[in-house]
Amino acid sequence: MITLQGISKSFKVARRSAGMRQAMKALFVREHTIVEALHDISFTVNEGEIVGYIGPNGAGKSTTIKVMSGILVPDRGTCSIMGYTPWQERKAYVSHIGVVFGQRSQLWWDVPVIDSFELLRDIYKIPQSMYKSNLNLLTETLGLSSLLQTPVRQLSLGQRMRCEIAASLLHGPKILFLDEPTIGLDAVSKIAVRQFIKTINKEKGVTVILTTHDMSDIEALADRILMIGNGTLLYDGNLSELRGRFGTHRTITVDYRENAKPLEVQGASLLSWSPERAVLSVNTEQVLMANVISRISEQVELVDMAIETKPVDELIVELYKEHQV
Ligand SMILES: Nc1ncnc2c1ncn2[C@@H]1O[C@H](COP(=O)(O)OP(=O)(O)OP(=O)(O)O)[C@@H](O)[C@H]1O
Repeated sequence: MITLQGISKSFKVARRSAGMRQAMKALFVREHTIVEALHDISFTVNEGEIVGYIGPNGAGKSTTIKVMSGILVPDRGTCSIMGYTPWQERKAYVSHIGVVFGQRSQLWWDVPVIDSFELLRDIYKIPQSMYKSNLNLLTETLGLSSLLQTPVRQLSLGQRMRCEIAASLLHGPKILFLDEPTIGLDAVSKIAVRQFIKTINKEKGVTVILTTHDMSDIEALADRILMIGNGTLLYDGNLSELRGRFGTHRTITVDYRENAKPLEVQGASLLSWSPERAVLSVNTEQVLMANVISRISEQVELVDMAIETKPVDELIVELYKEHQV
């Protein structure tokens, strides 16, 4: 459905040193540097996938989304999405895609949300029956009924984001590009947005490309992760592969009836100890968890036990470290 082959994009950025003299000089001589935002990016995405596009700040995520949505023309490479080259056949192409930039609005600020929706209906030439049924579905699933008559500037961030997502889906696109859709949202709104993304993917078969810095978005949604750093694609795989590579450690917290002797468990290292609680680290590649637990229960009378895996954020940091980004 989506194929990028050797996409590169550079920006020419004006440079000026501080101070009045430099400001005067810049009036006559302009200095520039070239920022290579994307370098030889290639990947494919199949219909129905949810792909998390991650990377540190300035890595090139938004630039890729802009190329895929036809807003930016790359310097080199090809991009074919549903048979279209996004920047060449923009008018026909945009009826198949929805785009949400979490940091920017596509809604008109001073008018009620429903007026923006109707403008979008006219821009996209959405047939009235399709507009009505999509609007009803989106209003219901995103809880918009009390918001539609409110001017966008009076909405909270979470309310606006739900309206932005609805606006991007009114014309029934097959692909949705989401650039940080949960940025700044509270826990309840984040879960609502994630749930909705899952639903349209499952029920309507919408393919989703999602950029985010929130690794719980990735954990909740993405079947697959693409990681970019310094404009280069560095990883293409899924979360369980990543766990297999970096997530072999477990932390076990054990509560037990008072016991004067520190635990000694072969294959586990003791991170902290008190007469009633111990925290151990276990490398599951080297020792079986079942053996560790049975050795613990031989030594103490267990009251409670919690086993934690490495959080996804830490796995991603390991990946960034491995690639030095
Ligand atoms: N219009 C532009 N003009 C000049 N440089 C740009 C422009 N857009 C992006 N860049 C540069 O290209 C690089 C990639 O930027 P991009 O916005 O794609 O990163 P990102 O991965 O989305 O970052 P973030 O997570 O901070 O949003 C950065 O170095 C940025 O400064």
